[in-house]
This record gives sequence, structure tokens and C-alpha cells, in this order.
Amino acid sequence: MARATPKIAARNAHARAILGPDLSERLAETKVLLVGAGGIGCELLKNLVLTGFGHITLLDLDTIDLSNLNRQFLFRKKDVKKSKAMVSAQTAGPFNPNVQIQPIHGNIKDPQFDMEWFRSFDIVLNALDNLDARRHVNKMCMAAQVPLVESGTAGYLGQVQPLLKDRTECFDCIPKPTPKTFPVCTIRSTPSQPIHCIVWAKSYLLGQFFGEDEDASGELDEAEKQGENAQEIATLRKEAQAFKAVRAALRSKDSSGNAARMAFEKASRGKFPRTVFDSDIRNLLSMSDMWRSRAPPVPLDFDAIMKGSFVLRGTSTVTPTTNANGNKRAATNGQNSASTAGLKDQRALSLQENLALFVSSTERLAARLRAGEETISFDKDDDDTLDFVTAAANLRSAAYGITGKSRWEIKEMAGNIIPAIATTNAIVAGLIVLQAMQLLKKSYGTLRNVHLQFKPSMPLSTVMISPPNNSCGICRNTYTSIQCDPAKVTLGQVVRGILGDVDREVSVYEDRRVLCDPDWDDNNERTLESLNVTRGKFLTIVDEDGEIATIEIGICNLPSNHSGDPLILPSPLPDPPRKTKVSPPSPSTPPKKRPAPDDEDVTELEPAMKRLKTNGASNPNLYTPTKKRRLEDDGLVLLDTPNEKVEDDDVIEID
Ligand SMILES: Nc1ncnc2c1ncn2[C@@H]1O[C@H](COP(=O)(O)OP(=O)(O)OP(=O)(O)O)[C@@H](O)[C@H]1O
Ligand SMILES: [Zn+2]
Repeated sequence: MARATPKIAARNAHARAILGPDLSERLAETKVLLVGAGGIGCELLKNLVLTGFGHITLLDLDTIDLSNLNRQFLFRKKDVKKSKAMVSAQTAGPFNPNVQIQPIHGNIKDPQFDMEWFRSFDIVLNALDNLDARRHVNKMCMAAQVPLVESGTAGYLGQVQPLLKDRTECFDCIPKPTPKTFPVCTIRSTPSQPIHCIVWAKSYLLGQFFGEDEDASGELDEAEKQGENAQEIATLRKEAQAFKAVRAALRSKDSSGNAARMAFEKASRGKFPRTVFDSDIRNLLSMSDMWRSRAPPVPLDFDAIMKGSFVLRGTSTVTPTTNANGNKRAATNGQNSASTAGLKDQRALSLQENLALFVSSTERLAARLRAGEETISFDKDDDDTLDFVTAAANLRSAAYGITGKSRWEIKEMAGNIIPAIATTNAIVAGLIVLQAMQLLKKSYGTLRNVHLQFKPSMPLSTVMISPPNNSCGICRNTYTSIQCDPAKVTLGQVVRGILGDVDREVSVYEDRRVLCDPDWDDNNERTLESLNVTRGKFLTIVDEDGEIATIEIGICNLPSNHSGDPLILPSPLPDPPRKTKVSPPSPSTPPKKRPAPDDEDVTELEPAMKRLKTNGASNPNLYTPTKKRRLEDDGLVLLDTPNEKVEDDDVIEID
């Protein structure tokens, strides 16, 4: 290593004195991947640079938002809308002239960040804010056998966890608690709190209008075949049709101006039977049993609200639905009267203002679809989606006699925001560096899970590291990788190549898709590319007898100068350990049974569809699998019957 100049030596003197010459020289050579340049990431980047880490790759998919500036100190107002990775690298680089920071503006789940790429790092540090990306990085680090430090903060609480395959438990060894959940019937039919209306607007209505097009007709046909209630199925078909018509109008270049009204009314003018804020509610009202113990909803009338002549429970349309503190205010006749109450986002909106906001946000979102965006999902920092959710949630609240919320409050509730505290992030970022050092020194005995807690007498607590959970479907698998041209290599070639002489009955999956099993080998001669098994993905080989561990094969590119065989197998071939007993299903173990192959010969396995209820108005139980998964991601639980109980301490009990 080149000798440090006196100036740099002075700069590093303290770190060197603390770390000792060996470690501080090693850090200069260490290749770190830092994922996330947000609250923790900015603090951590500064720490890494000042500690003397020499090679840092910093990846983040996002751009800087104004709301980041109170705690992400590498950013200034002039940087808003610029890439977080780029700006943080530019700001922190000069803190130490010896550091090389490579910023990447991208998603860690992108295919180019494959197993080979992960192997090029000595250590990975997560500074993420979502479970999905955390689980992805955990799997990649387990696959590539790279040490990982996982972290997170929530208000005053924080946690740091060092992870290493076969030494410690992994991020997925212990199932994570599901977020707050609500029974779907409450969301669809019987909301009683503002959050129910917010979840409905964010997870249901926004998706129906602007999300993925999910054709439910196949499922309805199937339900009909199985003898489900024909009348209810007919109603659901009409509802699906009505949504389809609105979706088409929102995307059509000719219907601008009218689409928002259609969205409100869900095309009610004679052609379709149900509307979002009017007929759907009338339909629910006809279920008299439902309203014995709760106030019935009031259908909303678009024109009357717009004209200001609509009377909601005896008050005028222009009555603000909330004040700045979220409390109901007395009726007032002045449409602009609410504007005096506090900051713009925190003030009350009248029913009329909510309707105007519904129309304008729907038009803005529709314009984005027409400009080429395929789907739009909720993002609290996306003003158009936040406005839509604010307006739709407040209109629904008004109909159900629930107190409305200000845009500010809805942002907090819909975005599941727990205020971030800069000090918590800073403490956690410091702890990450300490645990990273232990991993790099291979001082495995001194690794600790560290918790930051809200206890002034003992703010930090440490927990000994647990060994891997034997039934974990991530870190107990045997990982290997192939380098290949997916356009030229067939599934059969890969599976035969990896299993070598071993003669076993196996099934092969990509994520949740079954690609072949012992009785079905139609895909064996197909190329990986035609099966959509490409760079960055994994092929999973499961022993049908459950005797040997599952093999996961990471798909990587051929070396750039490679010519000849389009498949390079690993050497030696993987040697999965024998299992002592069959493990219970784990998060990543794909379901076993394969339905008959469809046209595309690749079958996506999803949780079984819930049975249709034979009574009930807007049947909450019929969901396409993708929608079901999305609802579950949003913290909704689908129940078979309204009486079914969800066993989770975190569930908000209604009724
Ligand atoms: N899949 C991913 N790939 C790359 N970066 C990601 C991915 N998922 C999340 N991130 C980044 O992780 C960072 C997490 O930081 P943080 O928790 O402070 O969130 P934030 O978006 O900056 O703040 P807030 O959510 O409070 O507005 C964000 O910058 C986010 O862009
Ligand atoms: Zn594990």
C-alpha cells in the first residue's frame, strides 16, 4: 500500500490509534456495499469514509425529497430531486481523499446485481426501509456467503444485526411479525374508523383504477362451475365490468374531463349498476342486518355536492369534514372558511373541496396513464396519489359518518410513518460500523445483536448471536451459481449438469413458479430465457423425498470474453447435506402441488382462492391471487367469514 502523506496520516491518526495499524490498513482495502442512502445510509456513509474504508459502493433507487433534509445531512435544498446515491457520494467523498465511492442509482433487486456481483464485496451493509429489499439482500448475501449487517430504526428504537451464512441466524430465520391488519369486510363494507377508509382508498380503489389490470373473469367462471351463488357472481361480474369501463376511460385520450366523474360514479348512468360513493352504498344499505348496531352510510350525490346543495346528516356540503386537529367542526356556510386553519396541508377540507380534490387528482393520475405510465401505486411522496387517497378516504368517511382527516394526517397514516429521529439513525450507524469490524476481523465470538431502546437508564442492550434456524428456507439451502447464456441453455441441461450423477426425483421452481416435477418434464428442452429464468434469478431444485437440502442456483452472465460452451457449471458441483428430518414449510419453500400446465406451460402457484360467500353485498372474499397478495402486503387479512378471528395481537378489533 502507498504510504500516507503526512496530512492524511494526521487525518487518520485517531482512527488508526483506535483500530490499530493492521485493521486500519485492511479497511483501506475492504470493499463495502452500502444499500440505501436515506436516514441511516447518510450517517453510515459519513462514518465509513471517516473510519477509513477505502472502497465503497453505494446504491439507492430514490431521489432526494424535501422531507429528507431534516435528517439526511449529506443533502441540501439544491439537491432535491437529484439521485440520493450520486449526491451523497459527492458530498461525503471529500471527507477523505483516500476513499473511492462508486454511487449507483438503481434498485438492489435489478438483475445485474446478481450473485457474482455480490461476491465481489467483502461486506454488505443494509440501510433500507422495507422488508422486501431487506429479504432480497439477505438471500443474496447468504447465497454469495458475504457477511451482512442488517439495521433498522423506528422513532427512538433501533436495531443492528450481524449476519453470516452458517454462523449466525439469517434475516429470514425468524418470521417477521405482519404489520397491522384489518379484516377485509371492514374495509369493503363496514368501515368505522378513518384508517379503514384510508386503507380502502389506498389499497383498493387506487389499485382498481390505476393499478395492474387483473382479469377476474377466469376466477368467476371457475367459481360458477363450482356451484357458487350465481346471483352474487353476476353482481361481481357487473362490478368487474364497471371498473373495466372506468379504467378504459381513465386511459382513453377522448374521455378527459369525464373520466373523473365516471370514477366517482363508476359509470352509473344506466349502463352500470354500482357506483363507488352512491350505488355501492345503497346496495350495502339494503342489508338491513348490517346497520342494526351502527349508523348506516349516506349515499353521496356528485352534482348536489358540486352545487353545494347536498345535505349530509343535516349539515351543508361545505361543512369542513375535519379541522386542523382532525376534530369535527361546527357547520359553516362559507366554502373558504377552512382556509384560515393552520398550514395548507393541515387544514380541514369541506365535502365539496374533497370532491374537487378527487376530480383533480383523478385527472392528474389519468393524464399520467395517458402519457405512458402503465400503473400507478401509492407513494406518500407522490402528490397525485396522496391527493387521491385523501379525497377518496374523506368522501368515504363522510358517507359513513366518520371524522375526516387532513392531508397531513392521511400522509402519516397511509404512509405508516413513524417520525424518524436523526439521533437514532446516527447511533445505529455507529453500531453498524462496530459490528462490521467484528465480522471483518472474523471475531465471531464477539458479534452481538444490538438494540437501542427508549430507556434512559440503559439505552443499549446486546443479545448473543443465535445459530441458524434449521428449518429456515433461506440460509439452510445449498447455494451455487452457473454462468450461462439463458437464450441457449435449456432447463434440462442445467438440472442434469448440477445434479451430476445423482439420481433423484426432483421438482424445479423459479420463485413460486413450478417449472418441472417428476411427472412433468415438458419444459426440460426449453431455454431458460423462454421460461423467463434470467440473470439475477434463482432456479430452485427440491428433492421430492425431502432427503437432501434444497439447491438454489443463481443465474449469472458468462464472462465478457467467453466463447464456446454457453453453460459454465460450478466446480465442484454442490453437495447438499442430507436432511435429518423433513422440515416444515418455510418462507421460501415453494408449494408442492402443481396444477395442470396452461398454455404457457409455466404455472404460477398462488394461495388458493377463498370461497365465495353466498350472501353479503359487495362480496369481499373474491380476490385474484395477485390482489390478495397485494392486500396482504398492505396489512389486510382476507377472512372467509365475518365471524372468523385473526390471531394476532396487533390486529385492531372492530365491532
Ligand atoms: N430496493 C431498493 N433498492 C435500493 N434502495 C432502496 C430500495 N428500497 C429502499 N431503498 C432506499 O433505502 C433508503 C431508506 O432510507 P429511509 O428509511 O431514511 O427512507 P427515506 O425514503 O429516505 O425516508 P422516508 O421514507 O422517511 O421519507 C431510501 O433512500 C430508499 O430509497
Ligand atoms: Zn435463515
